[in-house]
Amino acid sequence: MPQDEFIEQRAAQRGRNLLLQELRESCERARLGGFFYPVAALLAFLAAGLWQWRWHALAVVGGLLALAIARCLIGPSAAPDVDEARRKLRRLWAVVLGSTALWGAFSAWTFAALPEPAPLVALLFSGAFGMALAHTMCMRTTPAVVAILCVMVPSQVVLWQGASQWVAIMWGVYMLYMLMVLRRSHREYRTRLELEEDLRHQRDLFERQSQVDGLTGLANRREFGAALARAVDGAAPARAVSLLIIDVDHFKRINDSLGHRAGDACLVALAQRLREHFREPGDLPVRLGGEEFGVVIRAARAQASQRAEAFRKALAGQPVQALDREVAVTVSIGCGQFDPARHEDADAFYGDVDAALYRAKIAGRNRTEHA
Ligand SMILES: Nc1nc2c(ncn2[C@@H]2O[C@H](COP(=O)(O)OP(=O)(O)OP(=O)(O)O)[C@@H](O)[C@H]2O)c(=O)[nH]1
Repeated sequence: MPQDEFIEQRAAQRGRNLLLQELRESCERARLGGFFYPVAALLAFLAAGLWQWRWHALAVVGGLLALAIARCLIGPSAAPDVDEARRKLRRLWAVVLGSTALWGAFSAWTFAALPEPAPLVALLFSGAFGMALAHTMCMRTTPAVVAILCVMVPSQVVLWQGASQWVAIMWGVYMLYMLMVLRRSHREYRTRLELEEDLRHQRDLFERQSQVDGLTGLANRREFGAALARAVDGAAPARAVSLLIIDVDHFKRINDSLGHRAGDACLVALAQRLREHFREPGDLPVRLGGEEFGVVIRAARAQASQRAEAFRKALAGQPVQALDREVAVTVSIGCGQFDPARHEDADAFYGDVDAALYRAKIAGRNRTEHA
């Protein structure tokens, strides 16, 4: 795949990658926080006298525990698509909002029903949960704001209606502060998320640049060297390894007569022809450098030679499109099969096939010679 196409494709994946990363982090953070809710409710009931309130405790703590477990059950799958990721995010936020709504109702109820210090315990936990939401669940602002309001507003109403209006005012200011913290945390979160995605993009680009030829999009010589070494390492008689080295004939003339840009276009068109012709499983067409290409083929020499000749003839019979004109191009090909008895390693094999290519040039070009 040519470089521009790769960059375009990678850019198109950006939104998906950001969403998947957000899903991963949301699941992780929601999972961590979920279990504090039943623990806090249990503490409030303990403060009120657990035995006396055991049935209420069972209902509230049990409900919060079930929601905490539900958070754990929503996890990012290995490679979800965008729609699945959105669905999971929606489900996760619904469960988080369920926990916060249940907690908010419970903390307000403690003022009406439970003796001191249970309401105080619940109130203090409400503040802690609100602040925790502002800091950790800042991936999305709208549901996070609703979650904070769910936790904070019921206590606020109860405080306002009770004797502690000053505490209610303080509570309101505290809530405002949380919303401001949420806004800042959200901005920082998005910046980090995008920065990490940019870094991943750069890493992929560098990795690709180290493996792929920038002009033609074929694998480069470095990748070819590694692939050939791997192939001959495990070469068994049943899985023969053959190599073609393909060199454009008189390419300098094309450059000199049509210009370097047309020469480049010729190489790109030739790479495309190679890609189209050598597409069987195990085929690896590469650009070795300049006007020299190679193809690793997982087949014996007779078959590789046949395919090399088919390619050579097809190319000679149909000019390539270079910018606004058609250019007649021929190639000389060296062809050989790896033979562990003759070739010590991949380099020796390559040298043998290269010598065959040299003979093809000497013999008049536009032909295939065998190692
Ligand atoms: N346009 C273009 N030209 C290149 C590129 N890389 C190498 N070349 C040119 O390829 C030509 C290779 O010339 P030579 O090595 O003499 O080979 P040739 O003219 O193909 O002749 P034979 O191989 O002997 O048939 C030189 O003119 C190089 O400048 C490239 O990326 N783009």
